[in-house]
Amino acid sequence: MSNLLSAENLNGRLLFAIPKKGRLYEKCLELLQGADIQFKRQHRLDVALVQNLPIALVFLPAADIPRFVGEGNVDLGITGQDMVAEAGTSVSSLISEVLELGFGKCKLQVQIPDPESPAARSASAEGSADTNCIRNEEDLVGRKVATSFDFLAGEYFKKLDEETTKKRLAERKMKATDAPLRTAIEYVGGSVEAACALGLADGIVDLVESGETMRACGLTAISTLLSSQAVLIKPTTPHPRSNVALIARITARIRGVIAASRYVLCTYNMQRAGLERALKITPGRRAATVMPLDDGEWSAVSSMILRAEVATVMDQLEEVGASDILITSIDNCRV
Ligand SMILES: Nc1ncnc2c1ncn2[C@@H]1O[C@H](COP(=O)(O)OP(=O)(O)OP(=O)(O)O)[C@@H](O)[C@H]1O
Ligand SMILES: O=P(O)(O)OC[C@H]1O[C@H](OP(=O)(O)OP(=O)(O)O)[C@H](O)[C@@H]1O
Repeated sequence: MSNLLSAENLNGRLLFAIPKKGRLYEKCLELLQGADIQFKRQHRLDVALVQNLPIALVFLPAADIPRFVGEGNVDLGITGQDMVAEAGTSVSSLISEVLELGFGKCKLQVQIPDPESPAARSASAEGSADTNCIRNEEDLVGRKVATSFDFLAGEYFKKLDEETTKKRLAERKMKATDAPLRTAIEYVGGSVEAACALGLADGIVDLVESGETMRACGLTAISTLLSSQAVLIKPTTPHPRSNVALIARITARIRGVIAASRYVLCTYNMQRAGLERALKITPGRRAATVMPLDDGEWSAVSSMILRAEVATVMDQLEEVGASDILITSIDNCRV
């Protein structure tokens, strides 16, 4: 069977859009593996036929996935919530968010040259730069902002421009005859963080996760437009071609993989007298499993707990007298 993108090959297959590169790509591959979606991606081909399910994976730029899903060209997709928002309401209103995936977490933030950075301080001491004039968002109004998120940044600064114009009119810092303030949004396709240093813009709107890129470029964040993570999305109205049962099956598998990565299994022994207190610490997702031990005095408890809370939960269990506390990773689950 040829793996080429042809209607014949795709016929009857659920089309699932995956980011073709970038920050989300590796995590998506792990997710597909965990959900036992088996495929081989051929060199330079952006479509891969799944070997064990009637699915075709379509590798697309993360930014294009909302439109493909919203317009029903594909049945499911993974992208960032930021990309869905950036696609605008005409697209996002056609999309249902099925599941937050817990990776690709970042914030879209307004950033300016850090007035406290050594470079800015020495420049301002020499009186050679005006970066020290920008300390908050209002200072950016009427200036240039570079971003790859020109829709979201445009909306954000449009509102800020209007508010600032009104404020300055009220404070008589502007005359009624003056043109309303307008911040110029400059679209750049990548390396946005270099824009200020290159003199292209006075501030930027870009994604921040650890903040390393921002700090390395002498920038600081002054406000947040949105918080984002990767999401599984589908068209709000399924395409007539869509295999709704398969969409539900894939969703359940992915939900299981995500839950397995977020939770671990905590087991311990507890004397009956202290059981109530221990179960308050590990209530489980629905309820903990409690099994009496042969000695009539102790019970064995097992319960799913959040991986991020393991240390705290173990401390608390020890404090109430639990013993033999074991933490076991979960490979996969259905919850
Ligand atoms: N630093 C980050 N940490 C976590 N998630 C991020 C980060 N940067 C981006 N993302 C998420 O990944 C998505 C894709 O971003 P990425 O920068 O990888 O895009 P790309 O344009 O497809 O790839 P590239 O930058 O390689 O061209 C973003 O929309 C966002 O949801
Ligand atoms: O806060 P941090 O952890 O440093 O992450 C932020 C960086 O990550 C993203 O870019 P990416 O590295 O994906 O590449 P890009 O600049 O080519 O988009 C984003 O555009 C920032 O540059």
